[in-house]
Amino acid sequence: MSHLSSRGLAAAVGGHTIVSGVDLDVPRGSMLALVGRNGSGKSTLVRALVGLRPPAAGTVAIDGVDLRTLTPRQRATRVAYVPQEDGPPEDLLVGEMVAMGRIPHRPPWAVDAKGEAPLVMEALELVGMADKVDRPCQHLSGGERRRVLLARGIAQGADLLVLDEPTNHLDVHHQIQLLETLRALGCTVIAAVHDLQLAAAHFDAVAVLHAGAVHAVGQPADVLTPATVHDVFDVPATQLTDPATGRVHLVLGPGAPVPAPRKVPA
Ligand SMILES: Nc1ncnc2c1ncn2[C@@H]1O[C@H](COP(=O)(O)OP(=O)(O)OP(=O)(O)O)[C@@H](O)[C@H]1O
Repeated sequence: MSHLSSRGLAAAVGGHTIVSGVDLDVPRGSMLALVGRNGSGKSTLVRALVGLRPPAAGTVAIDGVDLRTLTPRQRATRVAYVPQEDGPPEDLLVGEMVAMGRIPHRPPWAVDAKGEAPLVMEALELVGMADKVDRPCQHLSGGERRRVLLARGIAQGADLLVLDEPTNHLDVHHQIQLLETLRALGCTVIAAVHDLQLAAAHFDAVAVLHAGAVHAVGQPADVLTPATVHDVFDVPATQLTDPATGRVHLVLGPGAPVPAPRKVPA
């Protein structure tokens, strides 16, 4: 059975259907990238997949259980959603922000619970932010804030993480480190990403959103073909496979040969 599956899922905003007919099967422990052009509906779909937006049609199930049958607290122990941005209360410290991930596990009305501190520190260590546990969130850079949001998602303890553009604002070192951390966690991961090269090299499967539907879904090598990249993104692409790792790499852009330097007349 898939960890997360959707059937005929449609998500609408303000009465407008943004994506429809979405059938996904995400195996436990695998990583799925959602890619597509700006406005293709990645964030809208992500919110529908975690139950923040009721489906306009169709269903989403986690371990075969329809999301609509779960209470918000039950949902939050099964799936952690990491948004693109989250305006935290101005005076929240990093550690307090991450501890918010533990709210679904606290007794009702509890402000905090015993035993949370080690989990918070563990999550911060995983994203390389443990040394900033006592820093106010408003003093963080954009990339540091992203990593703290991820730590909050990890601290939530769900084995399904759904992330909206987790690599935004991160330098290349932290982009790769974050994706390797997600892989090492062993969780099921669904992430909206813009970077096709990261999607190709680090994910088990890719779903391409285009024109209000899933245009293609499957293994990166089968989906991120030059034809699909051209049709959807209007960009030339070449697909290469690293013989050592088997990972797919994309070379994007015209790939025109570098012109020879002009000879300057003497
Ligand atoms: N609250 C809203 N009211 C009306 N339209 C909305 C609303 N939120 C999103 N949309 C529209 O829905 C479409 C999909 O937006 P969404 O944010 O899901 O796309 P996306 O693929 O995540 O985009 P991006 O890559 O730019 O982040 C866009 O055309 C957007 O303008």
